[in-house]
Amino acid sequence: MAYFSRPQSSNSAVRIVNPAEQDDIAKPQAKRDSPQRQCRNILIYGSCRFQDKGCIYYHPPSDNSTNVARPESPAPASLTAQAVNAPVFVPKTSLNTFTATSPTPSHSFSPSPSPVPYYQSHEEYDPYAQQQSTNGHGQMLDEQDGANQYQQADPHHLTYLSDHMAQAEYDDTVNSLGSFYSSAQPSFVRQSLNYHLYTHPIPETFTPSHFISDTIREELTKRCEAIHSTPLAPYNVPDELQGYHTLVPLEPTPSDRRKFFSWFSTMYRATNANDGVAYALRRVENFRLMHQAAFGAIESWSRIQHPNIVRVREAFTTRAFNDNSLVVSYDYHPNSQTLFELYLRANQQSYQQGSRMAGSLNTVIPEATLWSYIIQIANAIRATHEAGLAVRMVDPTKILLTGKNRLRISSCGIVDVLLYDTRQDIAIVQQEDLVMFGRLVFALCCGNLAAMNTLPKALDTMGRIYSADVKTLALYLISKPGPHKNIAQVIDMIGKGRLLKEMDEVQISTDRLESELMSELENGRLVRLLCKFGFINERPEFAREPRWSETGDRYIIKLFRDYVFHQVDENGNPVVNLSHVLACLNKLDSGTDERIMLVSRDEQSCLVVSYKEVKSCIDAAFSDLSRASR
Ligand SMILES: Nc1ncnc2c1ncn2[C@@H]1O[C@H](COP(=O)(O)OP(=O)(O)OP(=O)(O)O)[C@@H](O)[C@H]1O
Repeated sequence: MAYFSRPQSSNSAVRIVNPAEQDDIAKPQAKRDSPQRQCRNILIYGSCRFQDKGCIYYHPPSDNSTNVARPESPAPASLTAQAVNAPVFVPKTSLNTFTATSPTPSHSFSPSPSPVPYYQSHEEYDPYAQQQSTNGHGQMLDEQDGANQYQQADPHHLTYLSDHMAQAEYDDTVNSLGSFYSSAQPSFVRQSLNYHLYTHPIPETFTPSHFISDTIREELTKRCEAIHSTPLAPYNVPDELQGYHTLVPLEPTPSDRRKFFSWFSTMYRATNANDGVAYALRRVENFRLMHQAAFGAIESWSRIQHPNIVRVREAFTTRAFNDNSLVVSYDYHPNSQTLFELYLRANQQSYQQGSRMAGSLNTVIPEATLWSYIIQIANAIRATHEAGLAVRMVDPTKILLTGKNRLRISSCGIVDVLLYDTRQDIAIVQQEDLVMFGRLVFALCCGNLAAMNTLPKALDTMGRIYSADVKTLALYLISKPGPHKNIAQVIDMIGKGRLLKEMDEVQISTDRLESELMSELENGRLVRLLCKFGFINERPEFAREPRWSETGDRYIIKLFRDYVFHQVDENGNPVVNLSHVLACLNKLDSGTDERIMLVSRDEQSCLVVSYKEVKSCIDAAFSDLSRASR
C-alpha cells in the first residue's frame, strides 16, 4: 500500500478545494482528528464500511440521497477547469457500481452513450487498515449487464470484458455464492487489461529486471558503438564513394599484407547516403574491369538471402582511391570476427615464430559447436549451389562469426568478378567448394591452417579429439570429385539427428530473444509519454495563465506527476518503485477508467480522477504546446 499512503499525520484533507482559496477554508491542525470532521469514505465513496465498527469520523444520517449519488448523466470524458475548482467533490457516476457496502449487484441497466466505469479494484480509504483488511464485496456489475454495456459502448472493451469474465471464475465476489459467503481474505485485485495496457510490471520481489538482460544489452550496445565509432588516427580515404560516405578501414594495414588472389584488398565500413545504413565495402586495389558482364554474378548473388551468407548488395569500379579499384558492397555485421582470427591466428603466429608451444595454443572447438559450424556452412553451400553459383572462397579468413555460434560466409561474388576471364564450368567450381570445405574442417579440428599438408598427423589429432563421424565427413569432403559427390550427400552424412538438434537450438534461441524483447516492448510508448510530461511540466512562462496555474485543469497533470513519481510512505520517506511508475504510465497511456486519488502537495485537498481524464488533460496540454511551437 505504499503507493497510496501519505504521512499519517496529514491524511485528513478530503475536500476538493481551490488551492487559491485554501487559506479561507483550511481548518486549524488541532481539529483534524475531530469526530466532527466528516468521514472521507462518505465523501469519496458515499458510504463507510467502518461506520459501525468504530470509525471516529462524522457520518451523516443514512439517507439514500447522500449515500448513493445516482448519475444524471454519464461521467464527462475530460475534466474542466470548473471540475478542478469544485468546492466539494460529489461523485458523478453511480457509486452502486463500486461501493463496497452494496450487498446485491444491480440487475437493471439502461444503455448510456458512454460506458459507466467499472471499478473492480478501487480501494476504500480505511482508517483502520492496520487492523482489518479490505474486502471488496458487492462491487461488481451484473455480468450480463456489464457485457451489454461494453458491447454497446465500445467494441474495444470486448478484450477487457473477456478478461473480466475470466476473472469472475476465480473471484468469489462476483459469483452469486460470493454474496452469501463473505471472505475474510483480501479480494484478488486484477487490473482491467486491454491490448493497450500490455503486461503488468513484474513485482519488485522477482529478480528479473524490467529490461533486457545485461549480456544482450552489452552485446547490442557494442555493436551499436561499432557502427558509429570512428578511429582517432587519420586515414587516407575518399570523402565520398558512389553514394557511400564516412569510410573507416575495418583492419589496420599490416606490413606483410596477404594477397586476395593476385590483388591486395581492404575492408571498409561506410555509410550509404540513401538509407543511412552502414555497409562493408571490400576494395580490390589496382583491378581493371575488362568486361561489364562480369558484374552479372554480383546481380545473381544479390538475389541470395540466406542466414549463413553475408548479403551482397552491389559492385562498382572507382578511381576515388587514385587507382582503378573494384568495390563490392556487403551487409555490415558489426563486431564480427573471422574463424581465422578466432581459432587459428594465434597458432599460425607461433608456428611462424617456431615456438615450442605451437599446436597447443589453439582453442579446441567443442564437438557440438563444430557440428553447428559444419551444418551452417553446408547450408550456405547448398543454397549457393541450388542457385547455380559456387562460393569459391570457403576459407576461415572469409567466414564470419556474427553472433553467438552464428556463421556467415562473406566476400561472396567477388571471385566471380576477379576471375571472369578464366571462367570455369560451374560443376567443377562447386566440387572445389566441397574440397575447400573439407580443408576448413581439418583446419578447425587441428587448429592449423596447413593441417592438410600432413594428413596422417591431422587424422590422428582429429581422431583423438572428435568422433569418427567428423573424420568420415572430412575425408569425404576432400575426396576426388565424382558425379555422386555433392552437397546434398554431405547433408545426408551430417544426419537427421544433428540437423534436428540444430533446429532445436535455433528455436530455443529465438524464444530467448523473444522473451528479452517482451521486456522492452513498452519502453517506446512510455518514453514518448515521459517526453510529453517533460514538455508539459514546470513551464514558468505559463505560470500566469489560468489553465496552467494551480487552479486550472492542467493542475491535474502536476498532481498526477507527483502521484507517479513523488510518493512517500507512512513515514514520509520517498517511495522509489519502478513497478508503480510503469503500472501508472501504462494505465495512463491506455486511458483506463480506473480512478486514483490525487493529493495536493500541501495535502489540504484531493481529487479523484480516472486515468482517462488525466490522459485527456495531458493530450490537450500537449496539443496546445505543439500548436504554439509551429
Ligand atoms: N561484412 C562484414 N561486416 C563486418 N565486418 C566484416 C565484414 N567482412 C569482413 N569484416 C571484417 O573485416 C576484417 C578484415 O576482413 P578480411 O576479409 O580482409 O580479413 P583478413 O583476415 O584480413 O583477410 P585477408 O588477409 O584476405 O585480407 C575482419 O576482421 C572481418 O571481421
